[in-house]
Parts: sequence; C-alpha cells; structure tokens
Amino acid sequence: MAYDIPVIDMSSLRDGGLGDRVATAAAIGRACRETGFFYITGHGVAPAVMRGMFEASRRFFELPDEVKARISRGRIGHNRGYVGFGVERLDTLALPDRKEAFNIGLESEAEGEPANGWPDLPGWREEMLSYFSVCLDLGAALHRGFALDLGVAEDFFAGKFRRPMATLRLLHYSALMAAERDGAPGAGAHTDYGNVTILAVDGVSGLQVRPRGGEWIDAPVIGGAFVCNIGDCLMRWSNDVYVSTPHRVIRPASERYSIAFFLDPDADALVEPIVTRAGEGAHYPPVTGADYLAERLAATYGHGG
Ligand SMILES: O=C(O)CCC(=O)C(=O)O
Ligand SMILES: [Fe+2]
Repeated sequence: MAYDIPVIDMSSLRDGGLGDRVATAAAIGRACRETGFFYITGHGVAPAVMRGMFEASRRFFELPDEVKARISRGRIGHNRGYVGFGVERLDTLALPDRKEAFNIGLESEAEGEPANGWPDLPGWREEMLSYFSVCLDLGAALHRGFALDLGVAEDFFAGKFRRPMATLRLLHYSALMAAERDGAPGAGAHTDYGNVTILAVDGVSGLQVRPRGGEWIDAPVIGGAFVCNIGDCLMRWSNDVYVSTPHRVIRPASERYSIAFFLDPDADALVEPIVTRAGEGAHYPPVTGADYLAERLAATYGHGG
C-alpha cells in the first residue's frame, strides 16, 4: 500500500455549514485511519504570526546557557521549562536527541496550579500565550472533526478539553551537533502521547513518518501548512480505529526550528474507548487523562536525564 500525507483544508470546521464539516471530517478521519498524519490549510493563522513565533523562538534559544538553565524543566517541574541538549531520548534504544526545547503549559495564576517559567524577554510571554490560545482553538476545531467522523456528538470532546494538559513546545535542532558523526538522531523515532499534535516547521525539513506496515517516508515542509498527527491517547480513545504513527527527525543539515503543540485532554477527563465497529468490544479500560499522561512521560524521562 502506498501511503501519503494528505493536505486538508480545515476551514469548514472553523466556520462552515454542516455538509462541508461532514466532508472535511471524513477526509480527516480517513487520514487518521491510514497514515495518522495530515497537513492542514485553511487554519486561519496568519504567516506573520508564525514568523513572529520563530523569531521569538530564536531569541530564546540564543540566550546564554546559564540563563536558560534558571528556568529548566528540572527546576520548574510539571514538564514545563527548558530542556537542554541531550537530556531527552525519544527512542529509548538510540542515543539522546540532538535538540533543545522549551515547554509551556496552560497558564494559570490560580493557587496550587502548576506555573510556567518565563525568560526575561519583552513581549515574549504574551506572544507565546496568544499562540497557545490559537492552537487550543485549532485543536477544538479538529476535535469537532474527529467527533463527526467517529459518529459521536460534534461537541463530544468539548467537555473533556476545558483545561487541557496541552504543551506548547519550541524546538531547536543544532546544525553544529548535526555535523557530529555519532549516530544520534535529531529526535528519535516515537509516537506522540496525547490526542493530536499541531506542528509548524520553519523551512528546514527532516521529519520522517513510518506508517504502520510501511517504510519511512519524508514529510516535506509545505509553506503555510501545519503538520498534524494523532497521538496514542486518541488512538486508544478511538479504540484503535485511528493510528498514532511513529515519526522521527533526522539530523538536519542546517539549524532547524520547529514549534509543536501537543493537545492532551483534561486531567480528570475519562478516556473511554468509543466503539464504532459493530461487534467489537473496547480494547482498553477507561483511564483518566492524568493517569494516562503520567505513565507515558515516565517512560520518556525514565533514563534519568
Ligand atoms: O520537530 C519536529 O519536526 C517534530 C518533533 C516531534 O515529533 C516531537 O517533539 O514530538
Ligand atoms: Fe512527535
């Protein structure tokens, strides 16, 4: 079977009529069953917004190491903050990834809620939070599509993503390190944990996808489009009708920047398989979003980094 990664105009899911929404949902559903990856256009995010985000990302990663270390994931906790080169190992059988990253979670001023760490860069926090909310809206629109396609109420997921465990992640793959010949990947082969990932890549390709039962294929950069992929949580939720697909980043020939938005459900949302195929039982017991994510993060960071 030849796999491809379709380009889907999602504008109807934002503000279209029912007929168009159903058609878009069917196209997304097909991609989720086959490749688990699709590009989206018609998302309404202006090119200037993405240019601004990548400039902001560069400004952050150019900060001195000791400044970034002050807001490290180790200090901030809750999977937020700066993750230095070599700390993470997405493919547990390979060398640590050649990338640094900065994670931002749902911002809250409330007592007892996890806080984000912020660098001391003017306007930076506001720009990140504004993009965060753009991604939440896109994620909600995509979930209306998943719901339509899976045959549940169009707003089925809305009540399960009220305060979602979402992570906005800036990524920087170093060209200097890419030149080293130790076999370390940019990002090792893995599947994403959550429901859906919305990825923007700044020009330099390197993402590869391995459809289940297929070979590695390149996911080239398509200007103005985001790459979306299904994570393990939505695979489980769809009772394995949708597939989360292994992917990796090969070491780029030059500096590479990407921005990923990982959307996981609310901590207390019950992830209970939606059974759509006649005669089939649930493949998994229900689990809360928090228990599910905790299990998966422990596996990635378990090597002690
Ligand atoms: O940087 C990329 O293109 C993809 C990164 C990725 O797959 C991830 O962080 O989960
Ligand atoms: Fe990923």
